[in-house]
Amino acid sequence: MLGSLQELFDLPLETKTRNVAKKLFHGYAGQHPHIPLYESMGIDDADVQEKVDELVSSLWPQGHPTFSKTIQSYAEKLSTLDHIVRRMILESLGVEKYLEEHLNSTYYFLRITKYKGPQTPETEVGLPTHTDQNLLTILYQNQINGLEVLTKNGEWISVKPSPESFIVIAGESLYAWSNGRIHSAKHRVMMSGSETRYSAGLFTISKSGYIVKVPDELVDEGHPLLFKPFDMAEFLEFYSRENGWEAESALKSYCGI
Ligand SMILES: O=C(O)CCC(=O)C(=O)O
Ligand SMILES: [Fe+2]
Repeated sequence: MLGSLQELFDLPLETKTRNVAKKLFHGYAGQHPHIPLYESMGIDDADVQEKVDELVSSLWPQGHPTFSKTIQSYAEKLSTLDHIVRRMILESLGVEKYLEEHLNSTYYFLRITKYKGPQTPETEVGLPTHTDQNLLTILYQNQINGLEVLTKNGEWISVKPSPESFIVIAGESLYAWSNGRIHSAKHRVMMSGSETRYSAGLFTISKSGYIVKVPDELVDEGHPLLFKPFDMAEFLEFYSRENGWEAESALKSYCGI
């Protein structure tokens, strides 16, 4: 997987920019003056072979079956992990009766990112502070660290994962669905030195048309309803259109009570 990521970013810029997507932030992103170290590519439905093949044939017109298969099987394997994590979350909240609906209402978006080293001993921003807007994100990376997560106590901690581990981050939509019980942590990427960091994030997103609604069991006197039901696809459009990353909570502005 890590070899495939490097191979993808080693393509010429004009080839990579063929990765255009209908949704903002889902295609090629890079060469941005504010985040010069950052470059990313995205694949919607990365666990579906035909969807991956479609993108791959636009990048390599002669095809690249090993690359295609690596990406698809990575996403498919991690979707199993996503299911396990969501089962654990729903069971811990006592709402496992919603598990099937939860699992069946989502799709997977894979974003792969390359961060150049700034070539300086001081750290520089690779990706600015943000929360993820979707339900759940599972991250994997090469041996170069850089991810930092803000704890509830306001302390930034550096994440140093082993090659065998994955990082699971809850998004704002899961915070909303759990009526505030699952914290959506702020995070960022800080880079130093000269080595290149590669990461792959599998984003679990609700399908367009599906209405995300807090289970009745999670609303009571001690936990008043925080968000109105919402369509995540429409919210994500709002987030892109209204520069949602500048708001303290775009989801609150969109459908907070
Ligand atoms: O590269 C990473 O480790 C984090 C990426 C990330 O936070 C994102 O794409 O939302
Ligand atoms: Fe993120």
